[in-house]
Amino acid sequence: MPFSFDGLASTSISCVEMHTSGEPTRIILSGFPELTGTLMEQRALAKANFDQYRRFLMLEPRGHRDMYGAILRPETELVKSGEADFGVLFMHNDGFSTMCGHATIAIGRFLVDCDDEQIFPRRKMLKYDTGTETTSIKLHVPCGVVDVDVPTLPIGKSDPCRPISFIAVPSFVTGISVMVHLPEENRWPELGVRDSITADFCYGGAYYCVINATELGFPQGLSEDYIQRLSHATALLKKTVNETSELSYLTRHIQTAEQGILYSVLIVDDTKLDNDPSSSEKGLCFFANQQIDRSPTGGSVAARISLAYAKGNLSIGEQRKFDSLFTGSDKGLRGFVGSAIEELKNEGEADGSRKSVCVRVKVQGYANYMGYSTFVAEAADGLGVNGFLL
Ligand SMILES: O=C(O)[C@H]1NCC[C@@H]1O
Repeated sequence: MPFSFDGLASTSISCVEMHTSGEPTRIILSGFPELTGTLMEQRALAKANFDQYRRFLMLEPRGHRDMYGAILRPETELVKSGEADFGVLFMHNDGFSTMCGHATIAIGRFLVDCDDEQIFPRRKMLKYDTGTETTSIKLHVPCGVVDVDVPTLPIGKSDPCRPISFIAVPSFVTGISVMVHLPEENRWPELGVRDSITADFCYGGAYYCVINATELGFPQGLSEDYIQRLSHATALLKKTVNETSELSYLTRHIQTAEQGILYSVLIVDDTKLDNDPSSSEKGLCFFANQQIDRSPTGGSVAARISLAYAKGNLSIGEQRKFDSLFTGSDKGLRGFVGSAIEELKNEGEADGSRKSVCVRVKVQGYANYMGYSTFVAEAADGLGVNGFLL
């Protein structure tokens, strides 16, 4: 260190920086204020009392509009009961999310490599399977428990050359070919004279609207050249769904009836779809406050696999490849692979009205370390512990 922050900094937060298919995860190691209670109580506390720390770590000048972060939670009610090994909270440019696949993949690797008992007290209790040469972690995340399998070398460290996999929480469809009427103030120019669109809705730990680029008004498909226009259209679509009470069933949990919100609009590039099941489905995910996922979005892979299964386009065990606009062999960034591993019995709500196919989905992907960082806030910095968005 060329100099010390001692005496200058009022706050100091240390992180490990990783990326999963190009999507960052800033994993907070130390310095985040104390959070207590159940995982959801810890999340509520972080939201209510420490949101400036999220802005400090996610937004400018230390982050940016598309930064993503994870707060490690070694103690949760499910860790105490033995149902999970570790907990985590996810954060983005607009708050704290329920699920994040790309961060789960990164955190899986990190937890296997972590030899600091203060950060991960139960690390030595993780099970290593000598047959598959993987370490399993039950990760308690806001939407439930996710089973993560991390390829592990005989020396006990993660193997970066093999994919990490996780099994998502039960994933299901809430609507197929739903017509969404768009009030005049929520229409975008590329719609032309249309006043509605048709899209699918599904859940993979968070709620996704899946729409074809052509249907959104972009028959030329996905491109970085007009990302602002894609963002504008998806923001208005998401706003409409979240504000239309008759559509609230699309974001209600089919097993618990808990009301959620639409987290993301995922555009599928239907201009690149072919009938070859070995080629990948290219998509682009806008989530939170129009944040753009560089990865193929792990949660959406779980949701989209449930959609493909419900439509009869995929059988149990069959694999599908997913890329984002930014991944692919030509870009040096690998996409994700998804498969439905099991169909779950689901009777729907008490009156049987929301019976839906429900599956467990396995998602595979790769994550890499990028470095370590320590962020400080100088006592004399007018911004204090905070951040801003341009
Ligand atoms: O992979 C995922 O599921 C996440 N990536 C950013 C948006 C989603 O939360």
